[in-house]
Amino acid sequence: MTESVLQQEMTQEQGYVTRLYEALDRARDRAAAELRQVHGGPTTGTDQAATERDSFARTYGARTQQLMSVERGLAFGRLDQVDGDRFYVGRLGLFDDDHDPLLVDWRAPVAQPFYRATAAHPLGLVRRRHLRLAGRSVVGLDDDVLELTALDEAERHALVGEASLLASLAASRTGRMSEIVATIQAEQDAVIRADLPGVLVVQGGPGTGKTVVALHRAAYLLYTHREQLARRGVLVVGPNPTFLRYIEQVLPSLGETEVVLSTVGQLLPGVVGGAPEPAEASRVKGDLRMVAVVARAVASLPRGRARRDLTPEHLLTLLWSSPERLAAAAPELSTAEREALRRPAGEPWSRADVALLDEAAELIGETEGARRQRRQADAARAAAHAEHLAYTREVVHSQLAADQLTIDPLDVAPFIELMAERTEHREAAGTIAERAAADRTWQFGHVIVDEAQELSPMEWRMLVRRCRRRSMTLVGDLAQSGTDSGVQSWAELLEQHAPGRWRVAELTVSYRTPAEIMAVAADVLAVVDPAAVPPVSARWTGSVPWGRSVPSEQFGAALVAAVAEERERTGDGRLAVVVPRSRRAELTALLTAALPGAASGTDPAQLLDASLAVLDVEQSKGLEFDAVVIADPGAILRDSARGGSDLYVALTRPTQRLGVVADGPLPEVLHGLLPGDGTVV
Ligand SMILES: Nc1ncnc2c1ncn2[C@@H]1O[C@H](COP(=O)(O)OP(=O)(O)OP(=O)(O)O)[C@@H](O)[C@H]1O
Repeated sequence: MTESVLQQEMTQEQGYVTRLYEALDRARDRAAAELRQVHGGPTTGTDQAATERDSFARTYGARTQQLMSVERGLAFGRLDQVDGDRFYVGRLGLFDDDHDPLLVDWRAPVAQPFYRATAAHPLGLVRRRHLRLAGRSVVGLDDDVLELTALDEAERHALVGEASLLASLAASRTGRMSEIVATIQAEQDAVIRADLPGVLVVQGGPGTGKTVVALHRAAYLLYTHREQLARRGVLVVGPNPTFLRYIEQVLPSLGETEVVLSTVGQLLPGVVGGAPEPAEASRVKGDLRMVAVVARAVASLPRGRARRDLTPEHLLTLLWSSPERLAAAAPELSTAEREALRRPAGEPWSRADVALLDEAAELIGETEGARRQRRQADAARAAAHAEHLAYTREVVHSQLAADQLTIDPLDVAPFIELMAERTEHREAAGTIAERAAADRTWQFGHVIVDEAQELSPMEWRMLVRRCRRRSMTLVGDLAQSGTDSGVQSWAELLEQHAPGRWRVAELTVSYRTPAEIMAVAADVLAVVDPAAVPPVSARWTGSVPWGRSVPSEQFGAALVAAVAEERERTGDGRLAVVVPRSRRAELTALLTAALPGAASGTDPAQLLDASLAVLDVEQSKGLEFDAVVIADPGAILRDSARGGSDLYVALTRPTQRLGVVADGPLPEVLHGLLPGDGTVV
């Protein structure tokens, strides 16, 4: 395109985009007026009227929230079809006053060619245009002309929308995941729009977009199968609370609120399972042999009323604190395994306990936590009812005194009861997400599991109980598994839980990890799993990953100096220091004392918002940073039987720069690192 043609096109697109924002403003005004009308409506009336009012208020409230969240980058594409029709694609659908479409929602079938069309398969398009907006102004255009036959084989398979994609990949990280609706790639689009029924496994290396694709799939499914899913909700399970915080804003910005985000440790209402415990204890608790152990422990409970008063928590406390009971219930475990489970009564629950509590709850009924929650809800309801009854009594008596009402004195009490019942404002049922999160037996319409390779066999039992239809999307990477009790093979897992009803899709391009860093990570992957193929990086940065070997006595000082240097280079970006679990306390104390403003600990917001964060590998799962320094890789390798996988995870967190400071010689597997400081060569 010549300069003047480009200018002309930009002016024309600006005219259209201005119309779109005007339509958006009108839609916002309408939704706000409707919400005001609902809130300003009558506050008394029948039960049904009150319930209807609540549900309208929720609907208009959600609509207003959705309309507010699409301000940035409202439209990002234009499709010119062979038949002459033209559509604009954006974050939501908009119509003009004659109900003709002005903007097509990215999830609508007609928008699909925006993500899938290639020169080899133009899907009815002559041209795909990418629009770049800053605020409400058009600042750039990229055209893919799809009718050209002159492209060679390699070009035909090139990434779509490359210019927009690369611009978004090079951007500095904010500490929160962002949506990718404008730059979804063809292999990702196939996953996002895959059919609803059955189990879809999405296997892909680090940075291939598994998480972001899974979240877009949730939004797509709720849009496409709204009837079916809005009533039951979608459950998204992530590896840890920091991760949930990292992704939580993606869904509201996609306009979806019927989604429950949870870690595995939070899946059982009323129980918080997050206390640390030795890896061996988690391994044994996650083993399928525990099904029989829990069943035996339940069978040994006394019959009758006493049995009903024992809760799953009580059962597990007894098992862990009494070697005799455990020996009787778990003859299949070795003495050493039983020893690993021993724990004094009253300790907080670990993540692995939660699946066992759920197993027990399945056999003997709800947990103490759930009972407590129900008792509190019952008490609150009873108090509200008593207050309402007293108020009704006052109203009826004052009307009787003023002769506004005539009733036989014997009928007054029943009349008050009746009036109270009729006028009581029924507690709004709560959103689907709130109701689902509070109910152990809730059946979700669809379940999405991120880092799915980390779940133990007992945890899979707990999860599939929440989705008997087996409509699930599991995203994961077996090579990143940090535990031996996780998934060893997707086929083995799914033949057990969804025989004949599962399929695998692969993501092959890494959008996070630059090629220079992926080359180093690939050496580690070759040791972890010689058969695995590393993902292909979407870009180079020109920055070389560096490694320093430091004698033990100078390690602390050298680490602090290296992190301080990297902090300088990272500027306004975000830097993480990944430390071995076994040295977490020591190195965190060292770094936070030497480097003011360094965040550490378990508070997700603090870790994500800081420009410098110190975390262990487990905490860094699923996250990404502009730059990463890995401290003592040798200890990461030695810390667990899956040390190689842990190192692979740590190496693939940065989007720009990587440095490694070894305590002693650099591990052999990191021979691809260069000395120096990563300056562009
Ligand atoms: N099509 C895309 N357009 C723009 N950015 C993308 C695209 N796909 C992925 N990304 C970005 O790449 C990064 C990695 O994505 P994501 O975290 O989903 O990968 P992952 O496969 O879950 O990685 P890991 O296995 O390491 O957790 C994110 O910043 C994401 O926004």
